[in-house]
Amino acid sequence: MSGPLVVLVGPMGVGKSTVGQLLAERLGTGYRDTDDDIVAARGRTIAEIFVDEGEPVFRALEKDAVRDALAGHTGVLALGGGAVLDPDTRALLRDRRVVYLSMDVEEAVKRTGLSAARPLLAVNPRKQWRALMDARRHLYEEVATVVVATDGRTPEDVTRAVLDALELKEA
Ligand SMILES: Nc1ncnc2c1ncn2[C@@H]1O[C@H](COP(=O)(O)OP(=O)(O)OP(=O)(O)O)[C@@H](O)[C@H]1O
Ligand SMILES: O=C(O)C1=C[C@@H](O)[C@@H](O)[C@H](O)C1
Ligand SMILES: [Mg+2]
Repeated sequence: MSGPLVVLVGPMGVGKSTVGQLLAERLGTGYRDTDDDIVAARGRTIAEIFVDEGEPVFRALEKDAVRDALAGHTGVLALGGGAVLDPDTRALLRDRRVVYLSMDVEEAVKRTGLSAARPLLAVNPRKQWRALMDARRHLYEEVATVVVATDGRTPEDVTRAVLDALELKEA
């Protein structure tokens, strides 16, 4: 199947963008991120879209962005943390090489803090994160070819673990 060499999924702040870019370098390929595609197409930040237009509008934009990127990108693709909520998106991920980057709640708080740039974690991040993961963990697992735990690992270590888990060779 054509499309991305590797697709990264997982919660906010797990390192999809950081690891995705490192992975793309190691594989000698391009990196793309559906959050960036949405921001570029709209000329607004994710937080602005959530606040001014609402989450349903963001999810519709995200669904289209993911479909386009899965069809048009051949390198490493990172999806937004909530992209797997959509059943059509999950169907499009079937038979692709999908990596679920995971972490526990303490690691999540360390990485995301109270950042207002992540609107879903802006208030009481620990509780919000637990609730998001209770709703989504099984969806990440459903689409994943492999799960790579990132707790206590550097981005370089995680990148190496992804290459090993997928048995991919560096370029
Ligand atoms: N393995 C790691 N160890 C420690 N810090 C990390 C690791 N990976 C990423 N980080 C840091 O955690 C923060 C979040 O990383 P990043 O933006 O790559 O996550 P993300 O999964 O793309 O998040 P989002 O879903 O919000 O786009 C950044 O400050 C990054 O430097
Ligand atoms: O987990 C989520 O629902 C989100 C994750 C981010 O990547 C962004 O797509 C946005 O902040 C929503
Ligand atoms: Mg990101």
